[in-house]
Amino acid sequence: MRTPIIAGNWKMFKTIVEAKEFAQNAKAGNTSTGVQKVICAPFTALPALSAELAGTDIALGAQNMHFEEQGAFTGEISPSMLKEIGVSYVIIGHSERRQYFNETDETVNKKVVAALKADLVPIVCVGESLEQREAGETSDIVRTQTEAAFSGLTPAQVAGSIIAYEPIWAIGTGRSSTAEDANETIAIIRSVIAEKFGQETAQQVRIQYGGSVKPENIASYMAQPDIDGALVGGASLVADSYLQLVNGASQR
Ligand SMILES: O=C(CO)COP(=O)(O)O
Repeated sequence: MRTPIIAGNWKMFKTIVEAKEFAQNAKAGNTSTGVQKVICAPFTALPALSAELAGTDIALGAQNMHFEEQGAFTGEISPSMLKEIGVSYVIIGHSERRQYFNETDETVNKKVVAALKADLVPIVCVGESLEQREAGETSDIVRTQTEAAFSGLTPAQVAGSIIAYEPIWAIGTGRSSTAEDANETIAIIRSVIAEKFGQETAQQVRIQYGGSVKPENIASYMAQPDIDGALVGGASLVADSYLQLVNGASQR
């Protein structure tokens, strides 16, 4: 049985003061068990969150990193720099990075390799645009992105990774995918993993849905057989809302 995972992606929200306030509220209300909890915060808030959340079961994630260990890469952060401040997960290939920051399937693959090497769990994002969906290209797009992201990895490395299926048209729009449609595409992603890395790996790897997930709709996603959790933007910014999402996932 795959443990559900609810990851918050704060994007470019929250100062250190705001992050600390979230952590204090989250600690006070955090009672659910059986769900992996992750908050992916801006780099600047990570050390303070690491201190606030020490000793809790809420883990920390970053939203990006460079694939090199060090070097002349102005403005970048390396995997070991994240490890040093208590980060254990890293989002890789979010559609906003693919769209605005030139992230490609090739750099995604390099980053996944580097994350695993540094003992960080990659949360690899895949998903189609509205145009691609309407052209009937969804399964081709997620297949290409999934194959590229995990190219050259071992089945064990893939099994230990997380995939987030985030249809771009559902991100921040309030227009969520139906649970059935999300499950269908996630099942396709799982079948791509099975083809490339074997059935056992495909049954182990956790695949989240992301895109306008809210406390009101989390249960419908979690009721689907192939959906193992959610990567949540807006609804993860308030501690109470994040904890409601976790509660929704724990009732699976
Ligand atoms: O991009 C997302 C998470 O990575 C989804 O964002 P929203 O939950 O705000 O739609």
